[in-house]
Amino acid sequence: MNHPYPIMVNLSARQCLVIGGGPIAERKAHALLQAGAIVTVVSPEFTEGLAELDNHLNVVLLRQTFAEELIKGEAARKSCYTLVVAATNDAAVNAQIGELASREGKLVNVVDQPRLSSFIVPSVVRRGKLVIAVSTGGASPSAARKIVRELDELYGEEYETYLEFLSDLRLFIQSRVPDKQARQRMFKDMLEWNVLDKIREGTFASWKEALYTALENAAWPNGRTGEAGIDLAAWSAIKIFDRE
Ligand SMILES: C[C@@]1(CC(=O)O)c2cc3[nH]c(cc4nc(cc5[nH]c(cc(n2)[C@H]1CCC(=O)O)[C@@](C)(CC(=O)O)[C@@H]5CCC(=O)O)C(CC(=O)O)=C4CCC(=O)O)c(CCC(=O)O)c3CC(=O)O
Ligand SMILES: NC(=O)C1=CN([C@@H]2O[C@H](COP(=O)(O)OP(=O)(O)OC[C@H]3O[C@@H](n4cnc5c(N)ncnc54)[C@H](O)[C@@H]3O)[C@@H](O)[C@H]2O)C=CC1
Repeated sequence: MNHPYPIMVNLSARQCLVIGGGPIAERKAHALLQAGAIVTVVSPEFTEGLAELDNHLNVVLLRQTFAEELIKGEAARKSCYTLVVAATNDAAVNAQIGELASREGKLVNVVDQPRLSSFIVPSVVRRGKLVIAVSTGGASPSAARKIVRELDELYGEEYETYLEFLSDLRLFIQSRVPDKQARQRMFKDMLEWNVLDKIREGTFASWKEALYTALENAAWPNGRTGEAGIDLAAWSAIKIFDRE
């Protein structure tokens, strides 16, 4: 993989197949479940953690060794796996799964042979909507994890609230400001406000309330309050309000 293409995939209610029942399969299965996927795990034996998932609504455990029919043929077409993870400790079986899944047009992760994978899994820090993913392209997964630990220190819990704030205000502006250029200037301006310190200091809630009151009462392009939109002059006044 010379130049991997990073994407965020929506796996909600998607069928995914994990082959193998060891700690690595367990880690991959858990991550897929957290993403909302429906996960089938195939292995003659399972870790305790995987066995505990037997009653999970979105998990199917198949106690068997890998068989081609899981990916290829009529039965496989019905189960329709979006994504396959080859996580057995048998390199030949993992390679076979990698090749077969690729041929069938599935996205496949082969945990012991990155070159046979169509995707690899990065190390991740999450803060609500903020996802920071680090990959070394398989060069050193531990290095990816170390960098993520550093980012974990740098981007604290306050980023969750901060991103929610930015998202809500962006939607508010999108609904009130018809002019695209004006909107984009506002989105850039928002990033200059020192909101993170307000969250850390505990003054965010009252500041946000005052900000929205100012926005609701802002002067409107046609002189009315209401649906018509905020103009840039009104917005500038609100920016001054932020500096006070
Ligand atoms: C290519 C890739 C394929 C993939 O799995 O997608 C892959 C492959 C391999 N990993 C190996 C070893 C280890 N992997 C980890 C940990 C993680 N590995 C993950 C991803 C990836 N691992 C993909 C590339 C990611 C990238 O670099 O961009 C993470 C990020 C995500 C996850 O797995 O969910 C997760 C951190 C989760 C977290 O943040 O906590 C640790 C540390 C630990 O477990 O504590 C070790 C032992 C130390 C070491 O070797 O560094 C081996 C050698 C096996 C051997 O030689 O025995 C191979 C095979 C090979 O290299 O050929
Ligand atoms: N990508 C990653 O992050 C990492 C990958 N690895 C690699 O991952 C592989 C798996 O690691 P672990 O889970 O620790 O191994 P493990 O040895 O604990 O478990 C292997 C599992 O695969 C199952 N299995 C074996 N043959 C099978 C078959 N034909 N069909 C279905 N299931 C089968 C076994 O029953 C067992 O449950 C290792 O080979 C290792 O090289 C190891 C560390 C990290």
